[in-house]
Amino acid sequence: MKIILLGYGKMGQQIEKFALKRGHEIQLIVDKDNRESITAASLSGADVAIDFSEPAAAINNISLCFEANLPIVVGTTGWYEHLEEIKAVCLDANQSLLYGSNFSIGVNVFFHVNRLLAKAMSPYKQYDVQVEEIHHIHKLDSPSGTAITIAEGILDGVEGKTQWINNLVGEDEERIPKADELLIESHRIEEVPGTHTVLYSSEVDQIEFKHTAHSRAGFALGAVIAAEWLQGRKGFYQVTEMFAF
Ligand SMILES: NC(=O)C1=CN([C@@H]2O[C@H](COP(=O)(O)OP(=O)(O)OC[C@H]3O[C@@H](n4cnc5c(N)ncnc54)[C@H](OP(=O)(O)O)[C@@H]3O)[C@@H](O)[C@H]2O)C=CC1
Ligand SMILES: O=C(O)C1=N[C@H](C(=O)O)C[C@H](O)C1
Repeated sequence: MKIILLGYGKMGQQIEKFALKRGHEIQLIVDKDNRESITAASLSGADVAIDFSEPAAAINNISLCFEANLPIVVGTTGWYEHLEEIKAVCLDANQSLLYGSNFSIGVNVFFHVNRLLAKAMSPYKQYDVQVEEIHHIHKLDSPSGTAITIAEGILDGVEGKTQWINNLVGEDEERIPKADELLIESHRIEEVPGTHTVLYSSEVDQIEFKHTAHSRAGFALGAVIAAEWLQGRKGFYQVTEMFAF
């Protein structure tokens, strides 16, 4: 594949490595400094764009790819309030987009088991449930996209929880969740690549379900595999659709 890399930070650089290892070619690298280099001519002949940029940049990058009829994989998080709008444009214009809050295999298995666990725990009202996420101090969005996906799985499975709220520890004034609210506690610590924990706590015990990323390699490889998977497909996809659970 000929790949357009949108964003060349921590993730973009890792994706380039895995893409080259898997025999692909990088046609163009776009960063904040050369945003204007995305033109019909520079995108022409490419097979796919992979966006790991910034929440504020992702929407415009997606629109530019749609205009160029270029399939796009979006790993950037923090733009999901525009999801339905983008989905409608994608489907109306017969374009191809795959997005995911987390491309690692381990986290996608975690998403699946999280949904099963939520259903299993739902009848046991003596347990309260909470999500914790820890990321590096450079992260722009909170809670993490992964924590939102986990929270959505819990809200679908645990009767009585209707919405999530976030506390960014050390920055937000601490909010005490109401009975129907699911608390996501976000921590920003040093260079942590990404740790997510679901806790079910009762007076007598606690269940902890945890995923720890040791590096960004799993996310980056997953993004390249997602770009391969999107070839020849039209429509609006989530990364979870790549997995046969
Ligand atoms: N889905 C997943 O599996 C994962 C998702 N992510 C998400 O990916 C995103 C990027 O993460 P990360 O690489 O760590 O962040 P970085 O800050 O390291 O990199 C972001 C890059 O995007 C560049 N950029 C900013 N604006 C634009 C633009 N308009 N067009 C193109 N590039 C632009 C920045 O340029 P400059 O340096 O000049 O500011 C920077 O190089 C985040 O939203 C993060 O949450 C991260 C890991 C895994
Ligand atoms: O910004 C990051 O670093 C990460 N972002 C994604 C998220 O918001 O969930 C995925 C991963 O946890 C790393």
